[in-house]
Amino acid sequence: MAAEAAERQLELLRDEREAELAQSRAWQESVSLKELQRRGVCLLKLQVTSQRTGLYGRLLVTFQPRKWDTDTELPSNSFGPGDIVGLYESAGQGDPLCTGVVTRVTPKAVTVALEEPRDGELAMDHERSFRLLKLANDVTYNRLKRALIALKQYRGGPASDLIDVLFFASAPRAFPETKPLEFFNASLDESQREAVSFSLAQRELAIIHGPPGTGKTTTLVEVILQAVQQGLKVLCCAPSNVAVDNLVERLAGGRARLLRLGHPARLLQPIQQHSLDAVLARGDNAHIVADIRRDMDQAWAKTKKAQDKGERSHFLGEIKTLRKELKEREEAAMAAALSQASVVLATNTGASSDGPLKLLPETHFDLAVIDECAQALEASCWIPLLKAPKCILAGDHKQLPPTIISHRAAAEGLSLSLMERLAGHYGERAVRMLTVQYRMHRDIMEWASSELYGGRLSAHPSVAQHLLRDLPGISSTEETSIPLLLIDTAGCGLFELEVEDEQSKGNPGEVQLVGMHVQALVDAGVKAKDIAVVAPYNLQVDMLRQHLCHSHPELEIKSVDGFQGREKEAVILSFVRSNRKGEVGFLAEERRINVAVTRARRHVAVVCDSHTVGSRPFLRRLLDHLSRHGLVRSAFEYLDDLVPQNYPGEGCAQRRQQGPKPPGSKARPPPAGKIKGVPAGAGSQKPGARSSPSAAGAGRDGTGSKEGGSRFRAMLMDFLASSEAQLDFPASLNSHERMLVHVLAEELGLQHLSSGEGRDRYISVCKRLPKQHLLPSEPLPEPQHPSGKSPDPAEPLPKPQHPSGNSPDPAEPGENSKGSGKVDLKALHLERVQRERARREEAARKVQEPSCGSRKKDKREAKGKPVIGSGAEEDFDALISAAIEADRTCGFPRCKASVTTLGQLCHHCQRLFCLSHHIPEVHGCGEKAKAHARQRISREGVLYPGSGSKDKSLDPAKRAHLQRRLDKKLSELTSQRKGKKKDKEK
Ligand SMILES: Nc1ncnc2c1ncn2[C@@H]1O[C@H](COP(=O)(O)OP(=O)(O)OP(=O)(O)O)[C@@H](O)[C@H]1O
Ligand SMILES: [Zn+2]
Ligand SMILES: [Zn+2]
Repeated sequence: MAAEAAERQLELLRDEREAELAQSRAWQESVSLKELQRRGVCLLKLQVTSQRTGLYGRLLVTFQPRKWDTDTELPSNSFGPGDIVGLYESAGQGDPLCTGVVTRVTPKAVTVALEEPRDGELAMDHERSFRLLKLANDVTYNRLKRALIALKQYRGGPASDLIDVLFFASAPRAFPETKPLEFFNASLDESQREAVSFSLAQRELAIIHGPPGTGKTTTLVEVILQAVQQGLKVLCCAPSNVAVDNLVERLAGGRARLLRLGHPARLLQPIQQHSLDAVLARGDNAHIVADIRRDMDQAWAKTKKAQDKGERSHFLGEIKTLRKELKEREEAAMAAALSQASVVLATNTGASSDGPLKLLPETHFDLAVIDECAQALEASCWIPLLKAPKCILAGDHKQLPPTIISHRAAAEGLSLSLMERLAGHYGERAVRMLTVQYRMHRDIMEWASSELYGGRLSAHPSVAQHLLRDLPGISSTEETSIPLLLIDTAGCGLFELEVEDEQSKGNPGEVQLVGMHVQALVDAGVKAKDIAVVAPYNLQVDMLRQHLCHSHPELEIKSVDGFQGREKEAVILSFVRSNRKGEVGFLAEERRINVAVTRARRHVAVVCDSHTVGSRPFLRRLLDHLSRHGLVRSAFEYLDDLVPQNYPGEGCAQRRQQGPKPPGSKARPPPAGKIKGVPAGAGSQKPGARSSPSAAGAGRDGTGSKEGGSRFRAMLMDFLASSEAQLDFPASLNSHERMLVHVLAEELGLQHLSSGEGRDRYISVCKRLPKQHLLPSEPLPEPQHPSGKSPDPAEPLPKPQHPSGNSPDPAEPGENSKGSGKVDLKALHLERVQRERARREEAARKVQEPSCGSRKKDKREAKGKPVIGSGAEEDFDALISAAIEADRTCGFPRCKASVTTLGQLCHHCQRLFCLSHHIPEVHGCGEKAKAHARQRISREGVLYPGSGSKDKSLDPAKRAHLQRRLDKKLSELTSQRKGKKKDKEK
C-alpha cells in the first residue's frame, strides 16, 4: 500500500522535476540575463563585500551590487534562504565557478554558503564582478526522492503504525484515557480547546483544520507546549521558512527549549537566537570552534596573497585539515544541542536525514507536527513523518495547494496534499476544525463560510462588525463604512489585454479603477500599508505596481498565491478577466478566490466584470453575496467622461455633494481618457458637452424644461403625429442627448434602440403598432434589431397615457444584455444608477428619514449607504413608493428586490427578475439563452447581442432625408446649449 503510493509519488515527482528543468532551461536559453534579473532569478554585477567561515567550514560570501556607494539595494528578486545558486564571473559563459546555498538575503546583500569552492578560483577581491543565478534545486528533489524511497522500504521503524493509518490500512486510534488539560493559553475558544485535547489524545494522527483567521497557529502552539509538558520530543515542520519562523516566534515566549535548523528567512532576534548557529555559539565547544574558524579565515586570506602555486596549495591543504576538525567538533556539539532541545524546528526538507538530524537516534522524536500541511507536497511531509510514531497536521486544504509546474503531475495527484487526502478519507475521525475566526468582518466571512466551510464559521465579536472607519485617524466615508464593495465593469468595455499566454493576463482598465479606489481609501485616512492590492495574474500585479508604486510606496501589491497566510485591513481584488467568451482561467480555482477574499479584515473591494466572471456559478455566488450584502458600483461611476455624472437630475448632484463622496468625483477626475478599451459607444461626446445639471434635469419627469428635453419632446410629438414608422437620430448626439431621447421615447411609449457601431451608433425610435397594422414594407424593426441593450431605465415609469396607447412590452425579444461587452453602455449605466437609487430610496424609507432636509452623516444607514431623499425628486419618490406597494419581487430564489419598477422579464422563462438576476445565466436560463443566441448567429451570421446590424428595412433615401433634417435641428440645439453653458461658467 505505502510502497505503491510511494512509487506513484516518485513517478509524478520525476515528471515535475523534468518540467522544472525544462522551464529553467528554456529560460536560460531564450531569456537574456537582464530579463532573468527582471524575473527575480538572477542578480547581475555583484561584488564580494565580505567572506567568513560558517557552519561545516563552508565559506560564507556576501555579495552586494557593484556600485560606488555601498547603499545600493539589490533589484527585487526571489532569492531566499535555502535556494541553490550558481556563481558566475560576470564576463564568463558556461558553467558556474561553483554552486552554493543562499543563507541570508537583505535588501542590500545576499550571502551564499559556497559548497566546495574550486581552489583559489575565488580569490574574492573586490575588483571582480560576479553574477548569481538561481539553479533548479537538486537538493530538494533529491531529499524528496530519498524520503519516498525510505517510505517504500520502511520496515519496523517508529513510524510503522502511523504509515498504516496514513495509507488507510488501519484506522486512527485514541489513547485509552487522558487527563483533562490545564491550558497555557486561557483565552482559547471552545473549538481551539477541543482541537488541542483531541490532538493530544490521538495515538497516531490528528488534523487541525484552521480556516482563515481561526487561530491555527495559536492552537498549534498550545498543542506543542502541552506535548512538551508531557515530556515528548517534538519535531515541528512547515513547508516554508517563513512558516517555520512564525512558529519559532510564537513558541519563543514559552518555556520549551527550541532549536531552529536551517537558514531562517527572518532576521529577527527571537528567531536567530534559536538557530543552530546561535545555539552552538553558546555551547561549551564554542570557543574552540571559533578558533578553528578563525584559523580557516586566515588560511583563506593567505591563499589569496600566495605568490606561487606551491604556497597556495599548502594553505589549501591546511584549510582541508582544519575543516575536518571543525566538522567533528561541530557534530558533537550539534548532537548535544539537538538532543537537549524539546522542540526541533525545520522546513520539511530541512528535516532531511542528510542534515543535522542524522546525528539523532531513530526513535528520538515522539511527535511530528506539520503546519501549513495543505501547502506541502506529500513527499516533503514524509521527510519528518518517518521520524515519529505520531503526527499532528495543521492547515487549510480549502486554500491553495502547493504549486506544481507539470500539468500532468498536478492532474494525476501531485497537487493533492497529504492533509486533503486524509481529511477527505477520515473526516471527523481525524479532523477537528476551528470555527471562530478573529480576522474578518462577518459579511466578509459569511461567503467563504458557506461556500467552503459548511457554514460553520462564526466571527468573534471583536471583529464581527469592525470597519475601516473604526480605526484611528480614518474618517467615515462611504468607502470606509462598508465591508464589501463590488466595482463592476460589466458593459464598460474594460477588456483584458489580449495576450496569448494563459499565465499572463492584464487589464489596464481595472488597474485604473483599483488606483481610484486606493486613492479614495487613502483620502479617507486609511494607511497605504494597511491596504493590499491582490490579483490572480502576475502581469496584472506588475501593471498595478507600475501604476501605484510611486504614489503609494507602502501599498502591498501581490499575487493571490503570494499573499496566502497574510492579512490586511483592506484588500482590493482585481479579477482581471473580461472577455466575450466568459473565460475565467485561474479564477476557476475556488481555493484561489477563497484565499483572495479572506485576506481582508475590514474591507474587501472586488473589481471585476460580472458578465465574464459571473459565468462560473461559484464566482456568481460571490458576486451575489457582494451585491446582497455590500455596495455595488458600476465602473461607469468612475468614468465620468463617459456618462454625465449628474444624471438624472439636479437633486442627484446636490446629494452627491452632501453625501459620501462618490467615486471619481470632482476632486479627482478619473483619467477616463486613459482607460483603454472604452468602447466608442459614447464616443461622440465631446469633453465640453458633458451635461450640466440643469440640462439633465429634463430627464426624469419629462417636463423637459429649458433645453434639449423640450425640443426632443417636440420632435417626438411631431413624429408621433406623422405617418413615419421610424425616426433616426444622428450619431452626433452626445450621450446626454441620447439619454433624453431614451427617456422621452419611453414616456411616449415609443420603442427605441441603438444601432450601429462605435461612432456610428445612433438611436432610433419607432411606433409600437399593433402587428396587424404593419405594412409588409414596414416590418416591426425590433426583431431585426436586437438592440443588445439592457432594459431601458425608463421602463419602470408608470404606464403613461401615451398617445399610442401601447404600453411597452417588457417581453420584447432582444432586450437582453447578456453575454457580450457590446451592450448599450448608457442604458447599462442608467440601469445601475437606478438600481442604486431604488435601493437607497428603500433604505431611506426604512429608517423613516424625512424626505427633505436633514441629511447628515450620522443619519446614514448602518451600511453607510447614503440616505437619499427628496428635493427635486418628489415625483420619482412617489413612483417608487407606488411601485413598492405593488410588491412584486424578483423571481430569483431568496431575492426580495422589487421588480415592478426595475424588473425585466426573461423571455426564456417568462418570469420577472431584478437587475441583478435578469441575466439568463444568473437565474438558470443560461442554456436556453445560449441556444437562442446560437440560432441567431447561424441565422443572421452576426454576433449578438450587440448592435451589429443596422436597420435594413428603411429606405436609404428616406433615412438620408431624415438624417439631414435632424442633423440640422440638433446642431442648432447643441450650439444653443453650449452657448448657455459657457455663459454660466463665466
Ligand atoms: N482564542 C483567541 N482569542 C482571541 N484572539 C485569538 C484567539 N485565537 C487566535 N486569536 C487571534 O487571531 C489572530 C490569528 O491567529 P493565528 O495567527 O493563530 O491564526 P492562524 O489561523 O494561524 O492564521 P492564518 O490564517 O494565517 O493561518 C491573531 O491575532 C490571534 O491573536
Ligand atoms: Zn429565465
Ligand atoms: Zn433579484
